[in-house]
Amino acid sequence: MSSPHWSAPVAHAPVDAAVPLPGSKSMTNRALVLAALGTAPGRIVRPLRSRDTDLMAAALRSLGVGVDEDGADWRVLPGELRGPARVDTGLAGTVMRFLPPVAALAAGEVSVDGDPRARERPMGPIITALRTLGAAIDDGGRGALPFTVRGTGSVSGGEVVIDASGSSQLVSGLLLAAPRFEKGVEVRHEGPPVPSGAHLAMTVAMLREAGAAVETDENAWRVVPGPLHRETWAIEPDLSNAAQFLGAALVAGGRVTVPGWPAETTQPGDALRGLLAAMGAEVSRGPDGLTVRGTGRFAGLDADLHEVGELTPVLAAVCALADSPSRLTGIAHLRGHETDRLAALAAEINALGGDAAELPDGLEIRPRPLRGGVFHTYDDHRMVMAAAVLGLAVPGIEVENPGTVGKTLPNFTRQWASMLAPA
Ligand SMILES: O=C(O)C1=C[C@@H](OP(=O)(O)O)[C@@H](O)[C@H](O)C1
Ligand SMILES: C=C(OP(=O)(O)O)C(=O)O
Repeated sequence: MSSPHWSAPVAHAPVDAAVPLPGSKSMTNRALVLAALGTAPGRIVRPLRSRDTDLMAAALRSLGVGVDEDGADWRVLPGELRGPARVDTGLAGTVMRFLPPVAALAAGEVSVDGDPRARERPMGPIITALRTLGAAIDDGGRGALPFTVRGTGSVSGGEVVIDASGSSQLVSGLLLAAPRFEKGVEVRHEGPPVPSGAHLAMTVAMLREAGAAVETDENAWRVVPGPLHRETWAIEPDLSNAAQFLGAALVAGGRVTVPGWPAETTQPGDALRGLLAAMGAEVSRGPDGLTVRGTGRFAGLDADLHEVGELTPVLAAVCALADSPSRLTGIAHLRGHETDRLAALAAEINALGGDAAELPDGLEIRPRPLRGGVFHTYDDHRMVMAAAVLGLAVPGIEVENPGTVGKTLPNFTRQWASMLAPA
């Protein structure tokens, strides 16, 4: 998927815009799985439509689930899960980790593969865990994609120990399908800390909203077998995708409002309120949504982003333009994301004349005057977003393969342009 370079626009004046955001990727793909495993049809209201969510819908359809468009909504009609089927995960972590446990419940063979980089992302622990829980998976001993799930129509479930330090999705995937396992599941994590606590909280909250009984303890989760059903899933705006727009208010000065910011949420993007305030933004909430105001001058950030790692690429770009150095830590697992994000961010910031150093578990960024040049994006949607933030202040940034942003935000470049020149 490549497209011509995109010239990231410079902000010639302070921004003053409201930016409505499409739905959360993480919530949409959880709602799809939970609705597919339900006892009756369900509706997903304002789902995100993007590569990652369309891939999840296609995967479920291939297993016999109806996912029908109804205006801007999706109607999900659970069906008897069956193979044979071929599932394309693309580069979606949520599809590669959430779908195989569902495939294990199908009767028949389900082959699962994705983009070349998907074959390098951590999968071994969930393959092993699924085998412990009674599923048959043929992965040729690779512990990675591609593999074939040889489903029998049921999974026994039970107790399993997993090292999920590489990705919280390894746990979320097991939990989301577990109400349909005969014995449910008791998952215990052993190893370095699991990242992305917010996403695990989202998994537990949405399971409960679908009627599942879930107990949690530190590093342990128990899901009781039982029916799942929720008539309507209302998807919140994707707060992680708010990062670049709110960050623009700091970089360019001015203000950006994201309408519909939830009063309470399990989304990690909610942490942007505190993180941007720590850099000097004025953050306020009102009937119009969440507003961030900035002056164009702001401090660097010293933060452990372990719980909210997916915010890193955009925050790193903001940090590269700050008045003081930044240190972002707790994010070693980002080396297993769409690309090795620590290496990619350091390489691209430095190629523009910046000073970013990789730490084993993070980045140190010392502000330096930057110059234009080609910004490589490594098939990573958030690298496109990071480049756009840099481009606000640095003329001549040419973003390679901007279409890759369609993983979660297909309209990004248009929204970016209208934020800079509101009608
Ligand atoms: O469960 C989810 O929806 C996600 C969990 C996180 O994964 P990791 O724990 O692998 O970082 C996050 O980075 C990803 O974008 C979405
Ligand atoms: C890490 C991310 O995605 P994925 O769901 O593919 O893991 C992300 O969106 O930043």
